[in-house]
Amino acid sequence: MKIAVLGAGAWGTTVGQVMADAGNDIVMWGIEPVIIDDINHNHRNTKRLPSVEQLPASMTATTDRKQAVTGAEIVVIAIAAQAAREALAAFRELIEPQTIVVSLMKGLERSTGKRMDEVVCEALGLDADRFVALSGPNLSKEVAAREPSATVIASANQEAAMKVAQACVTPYFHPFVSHDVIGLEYCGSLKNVVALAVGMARGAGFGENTAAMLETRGLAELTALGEAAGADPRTFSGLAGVGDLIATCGSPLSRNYTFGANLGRGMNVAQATQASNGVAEGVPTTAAVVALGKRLGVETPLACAMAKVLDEGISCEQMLAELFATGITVE
Ligand SMILES: NC(=O)C1=CN([C@@H]2O[C@H](COP(=O)(O)OP(=O)(O)OC[C@H]3O[C@@H](n4cnc5c(N)ncnc54)[C@H](OP(=O)(O)O)[C@@H]3O)[C@@H](O)[C@H]2O)C=CC1
Ligand SMILES: O=C(CO)COP(=O)(O)O
Repeated sequence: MKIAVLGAGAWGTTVGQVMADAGNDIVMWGIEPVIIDDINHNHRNTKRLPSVEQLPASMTATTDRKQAVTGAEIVVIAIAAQAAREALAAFRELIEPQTIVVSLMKGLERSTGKRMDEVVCEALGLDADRFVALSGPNLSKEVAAREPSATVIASANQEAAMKVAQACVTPYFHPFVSHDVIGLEYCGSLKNVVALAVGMARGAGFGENTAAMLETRGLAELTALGEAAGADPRTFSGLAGVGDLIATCGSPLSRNYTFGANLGRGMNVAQATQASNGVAEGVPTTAAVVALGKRLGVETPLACAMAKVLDEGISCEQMLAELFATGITVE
């Protein structure tokens, strides 16, 4: 079947390759003609996914929105989260009524605090039963190298989730399906904030104990927030929760981890942004998590500490001290 991927970044291109390997015809859409030409003429995305030397022949690309989505049974969205609402508005009248829309994005909209399922459905005028979220421990470079990986595909509509799962199952990429869209969205977005903190601790020279402390306290924080927002707590101990936390907080392939590591090594936010090879979604999402915690009455010490790093430039030691500012509590 024809599948359109909106956003020819590292992850959109990688998922395009997965779905091409699963037997589909992929049309990538992007705004940068240089990237589109590279995919069409060289079967490469040298700018965003340089590690892949040859993309499948069944992947083509266009800057033409209508051409991209016309006749597509599935439209996949892999645009930087803060740009999604505006970018999708131009597709509202173009996506056909039976098309299933899949979000790969892991972030909260900073200006509204909304999840990507909310942003996508609002921007496209989509009913929830046509929306599917895909999230898991999926560092793009490893998936692009066809290393074994698994992911979670969630929708209120299990038929839609199964259709997307079938469209991306390959010998190296294994999808699981779930009902819990809210849980999946919070897992993917909130683990990026934790990865910033773990990266920062690593960059400052701290070892396994500090990383484990941040990961487990981060998991407790994102589970409490997700539960308060209506997610299934089991999602947080699965692939999209603990699984993605392990992958993202443990790898320099993660842009969020690397952004944090650069802060820990002494860069300021502007320098770390300049050095980042792609979007570090945790940066704008941190403020949204702090606001969400206040709204839901859930304490978010880790997100609050990271917000002080990003807004006030506090050091790693100060960030760690902030976590324990309330004194000794029950775990
Ligand atoms: N990389 C990974 O390992 C994974 C990433 N994700 C998530 O997927 C999403 C995309 O990430 P990824 O592809 O890696 O990021 P990249 O930084 O590589 O790409 C971001 C994409 O967003 C596009 N974009 C940005 N602003 C606009 C705009 N105003 N209009 C249209 N397109 C725009 C960029 O276009 P351009 O290239 O022209 O600038 C680019 O295609 C993120 O939410 C990320 O958290 C999820 C799992 C794994
Ligand atoms: O979500 C990811 C891995 O699952 C990728 O993380 P980064 O966006 O930090 O690179």
